[in-house]
Amino acid sequence: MSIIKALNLFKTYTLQDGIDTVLKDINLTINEGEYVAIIGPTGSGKSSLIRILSGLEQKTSGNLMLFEKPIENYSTDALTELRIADIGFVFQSYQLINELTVYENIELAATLNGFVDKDKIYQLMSELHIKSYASFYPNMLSGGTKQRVAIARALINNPRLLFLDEPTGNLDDKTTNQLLLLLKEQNELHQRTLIIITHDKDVATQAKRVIELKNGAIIRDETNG
Ligand SMILES: Nc1ncnc2c1ncn2[C@@H]1O[C@H](COP(=O)(O)OP(=O)(O)OP(=O)(O)O)[C@@H](O)[C@H]1O
Repeated sequence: MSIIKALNLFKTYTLQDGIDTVLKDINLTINEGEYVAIIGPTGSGKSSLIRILSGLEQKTSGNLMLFEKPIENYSTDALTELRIADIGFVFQSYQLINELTVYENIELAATLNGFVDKDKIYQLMSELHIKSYASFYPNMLSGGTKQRVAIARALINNPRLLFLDEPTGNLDDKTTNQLLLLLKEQNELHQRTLIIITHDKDVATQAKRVIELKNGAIIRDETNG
């Protein structure tokens, strides 16, 4: 099944001094179970691409299918529901709620999906080795632990697709490697589709496919091997 299919996708911004084309003629299919790294220099359009592919932002032109349905066929509510139930997001800056404990941060994401399965939260915390931090607040945790909490939060609704924007940007090598192992497991054991933006060569090497952007265009799309 194709999770994402983009055909001749463009994104432009109208600025005071003209038009800025940030994505140019993007053609791309990502199938269920793929592990894709998106690389490219600063400003090449990586974040814009995942914002559009996840329906957070609108394309300017071209075709986009999300879970085999044209993006135009989703109402705003349906897109929000899709993002809660089927798409997870992880960011470099973790974006945890500091006033909530580790458990509560994950619970909140489950609540958005309509129900809280306490056992599942504990099982996920255990899988991600953060169970002992359940009652800790984010500011008591190391960067690597915070990122594992952010991943647990992104996974609690069992999304088929996980977007990660520079998830290892603030982590040291050892913690990065632990996180890579965890992502590999998510991809291989759970067949979860991963799309990860990264500047880190080791992270890109682990992905099974690498898409390189330059000035808003795909200049490379290769299977690692
Ligand atoms: N809301 C916006 N309005 C105008 N221009 C924007 C907007 N968002 C992004 N851009 C422009 O789009 C281009 C691509 O930005 P984007 O953040 O997608 O790049 P990136 O590859 O993710 O960069 P980085 O690695 O630094 O995060 C940049 O030139 C940026 O200035």
